[in-house]
Amino acid sequence: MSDIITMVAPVNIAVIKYWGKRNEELILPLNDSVSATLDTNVMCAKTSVCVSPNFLEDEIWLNGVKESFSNERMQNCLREIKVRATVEKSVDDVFLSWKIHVCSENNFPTAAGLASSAAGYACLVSALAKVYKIKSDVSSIARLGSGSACRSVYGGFVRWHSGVKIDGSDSIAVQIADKSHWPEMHALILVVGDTKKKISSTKGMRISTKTSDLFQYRIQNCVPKRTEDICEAILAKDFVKFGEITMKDSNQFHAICLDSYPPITYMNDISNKIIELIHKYNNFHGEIKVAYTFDAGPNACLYLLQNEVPKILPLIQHIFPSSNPDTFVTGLPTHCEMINTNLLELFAQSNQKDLVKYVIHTKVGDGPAEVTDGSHLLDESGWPINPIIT
Ligand SMILES: Nc1ncnc2c1ncn2[C@@H]1O[C@H](COP(=O)(O)OP(=O)(O)OP(=O)(O)O)[C@@H](O)[C@H]1O
Ligand SMILES: C[C@@](O)(CCOP(=O)(O)OP(=O)(O)O)CC(=O)O
Repeated sequence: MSDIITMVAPVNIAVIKYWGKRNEELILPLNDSVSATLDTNVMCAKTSVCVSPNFLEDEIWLNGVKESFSNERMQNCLREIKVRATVEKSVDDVFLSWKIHVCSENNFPTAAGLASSAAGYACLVSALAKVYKIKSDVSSIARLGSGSACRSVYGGFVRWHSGVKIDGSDSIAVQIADKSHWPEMHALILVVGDTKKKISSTKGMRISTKTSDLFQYRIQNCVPKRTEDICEAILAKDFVKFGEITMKDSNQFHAICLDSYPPITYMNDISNKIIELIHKYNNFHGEIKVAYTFDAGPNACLYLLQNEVPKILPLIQHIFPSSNPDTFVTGLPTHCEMINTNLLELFAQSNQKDLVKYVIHTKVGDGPAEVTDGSHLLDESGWPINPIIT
């Protein structure tokens, strides 16, 4: 049996959204996208992998429950890892013929618009790469699991180049800057709903690509310049420019969802209230202090600099009161400052509690890393330590 390899991998939240594919099977996007990778100490997927001549079939347990390995995307990742191992001659043929056991857990809700697929596939592929001793870039293999997963293979700020080649070999993620470049960049994830979304990203982007007139306009006229501009803003640590592009791109992505036929709505009334809050907050300060972005769900990701966190958090808590104020904010430690009374006057408190269920406070972090404290999810024989029998 091989050694058990355990890795953790981060989620990433895009500031230039990936939406639309030029090739569905290879998961090749129609536009470049840009994201920040978030700290694995707060949110992560953790995956243990091992291979053994004793295993009868490839098996995977996700959050304790046995899932099918016949899932096409999982199969594609494993196949490409083995192709790469063959090309790199990193392991011998006998090793390649052994079956694999994978056990993975997310420490946050799965399939709820919190980028679990990105962290999950980045983790799976990074762990497989370690087991099969692959040295080259594996972002293009993570991409085969879920497009956005290729960006979670790197830490800091990452650009996924759509590429132009038919075989997708140039559709890879590249780091723009590592986490130490802009350590003040924090994120607050406002969890509005943590149940499974009605229309998956895969399906949603298929509908938009086919039916939205705005979609082509976005790809041709907006994304190329925005991508260059936001990369410059990141390198120059220009938060105002970063924030403006982030918010405009999120708004355009959701406009395209609405322009799709039938229309797709991922955001809800609470999401719109959050947008209103951020614009009022920024107007009050006379410049962009906080930027929102929404993926394929109602949850907001707010990007902001660290010193802004204690200022905006009490306002969020005031507008969206919680029935569990002590556990409302999770993740990185934080404190709250007094809210400026002139600012407070601009906002009405919601009379319904728990519209925002909880907030995850996190920051930009590193890419996947090996877990070396022995806390594997598979036992010495390669079976899950805590399986859930259904
Ligand atoms: N830790 C993991 N290991 C392997 N696969 C995972 C893992 N976590 C999630 N996945 C896969 O990703 C799927 C969820 O992807 P989905 O796109 O529906 O949700 P999401 O990633 O949370 O949302 P979004 O992509 O909109 O942010 C799961 O059903 C599973 O197949
Ligand atoms: C809105 C998004 O989060 C869409 C993510 O789409 P996925 O990567 O989940 O889609 P597939 O490639 O079909 O698996 C924007 C983004 O992360 O860039």
